Amino acid sequence: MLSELDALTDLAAPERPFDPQQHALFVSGQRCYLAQHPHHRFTSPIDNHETLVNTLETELAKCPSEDAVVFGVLPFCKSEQAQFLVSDHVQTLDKSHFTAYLASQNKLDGVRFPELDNVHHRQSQTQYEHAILRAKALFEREELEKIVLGKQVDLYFDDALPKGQVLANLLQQSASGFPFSFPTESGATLLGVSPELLLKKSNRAIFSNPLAGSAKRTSDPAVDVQRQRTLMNSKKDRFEHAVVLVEMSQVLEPWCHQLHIPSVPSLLSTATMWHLSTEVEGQLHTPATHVLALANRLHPTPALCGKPTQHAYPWIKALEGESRHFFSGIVGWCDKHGNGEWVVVIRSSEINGRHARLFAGAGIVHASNPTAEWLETEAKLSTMLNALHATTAYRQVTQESLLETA
Ligand SMILES: C=C(O[C@H]1C=CC=C(C(=O)O)[C@@H]1O)C(=O)O
Repeated sequence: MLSELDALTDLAAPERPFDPQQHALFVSGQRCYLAQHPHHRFTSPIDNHETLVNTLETELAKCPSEDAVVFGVLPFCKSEQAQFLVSDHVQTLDKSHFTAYLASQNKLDGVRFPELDNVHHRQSQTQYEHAILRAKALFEREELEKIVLGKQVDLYFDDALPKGQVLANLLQQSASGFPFSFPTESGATLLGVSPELLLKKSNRAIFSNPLAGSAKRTSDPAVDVQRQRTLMNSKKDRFEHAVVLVEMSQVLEPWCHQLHIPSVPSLLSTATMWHLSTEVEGQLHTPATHVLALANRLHPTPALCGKPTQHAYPWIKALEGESRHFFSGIVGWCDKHGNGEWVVVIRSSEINGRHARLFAGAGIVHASNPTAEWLETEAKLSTMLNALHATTAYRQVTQESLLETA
């Protein structure tokens, strides 16, 4: 189906106006996959791989069309439910056409962009850095090798956020990555541009592009080059990255008769960050293996959770103090042949009315510096802050609250 989707002729514009409350979007490369004909919705537990795949196949079978596709989002935590939306068929649009279409739709709607009123860090800088110190004590006791600690930030605007405009901004500002928009059951929309491909499966072929190890980009080209070099040579970041690959190769190897994992990472850039990146490729023993059977086994990798996974899980909840829900889960699509593409829910936000909740996390290892990790999470918020036209106001509000607490 993936190759069939790719072969479809692009439409110049969607069949109907794009509605982020109803329709789902997943962008891969220059292709926008658009679900505008939702057939039905369903939920599924994700703690059992067979149950998850059986549920998906049963629900897809209810849709008579051979081209039916499921879009969905899996939560970070295995004890929570995934949400799915089945669509009779998927439209494919060229990314630049869809971006131009969305921009003109918003212009016609005469959208005024709301202003940021208020910011609430659900974990303060002090709490976040304290959590890192507690994690480092766990490394000392050899209970953990790595843990990814995240924070959530609530932004309140003076009016309802125009989700279509936010999506258009995300598409415009991101030459790379995987923009997505998924309407959740609560009436919110999960929107973002993930830089990280967890798994793409097309018949026998699988691809993955894990990222771990980060540096903030800068507009000064010479300094930006220096930051790439520093990242590439950073023992701490190389270790953070290597832990992810060891774990992923253990999961993937039994399923593949060929698996290629380069021994040295490369660099991947987003509009705002540099990351250590590895392109993993494999050939499955069985082409019928369902993309989510494998993606759900990989998820969450130590790029979002830690090592060992089972130990890191409860510590994340304890140290962050709340559930991540869909943040650092996975979002994507699959078809009746078990093909599909799933990316990690990062550089994203959940938007509902005038409220946007953002998430950012950082991989913590023995050599981590708490303040540097906090600043890394601040830098990772930029993708969404820029799309929300809130970067300057956010900096002002957070500086003011720092002065107040000083
Ligand atoms: C958890 C996030 O990033 C992950 C992906 C890339 C690099 C990461 C890092 O260097 O810590 C994280 O593992 C996030 O963006 O919220």
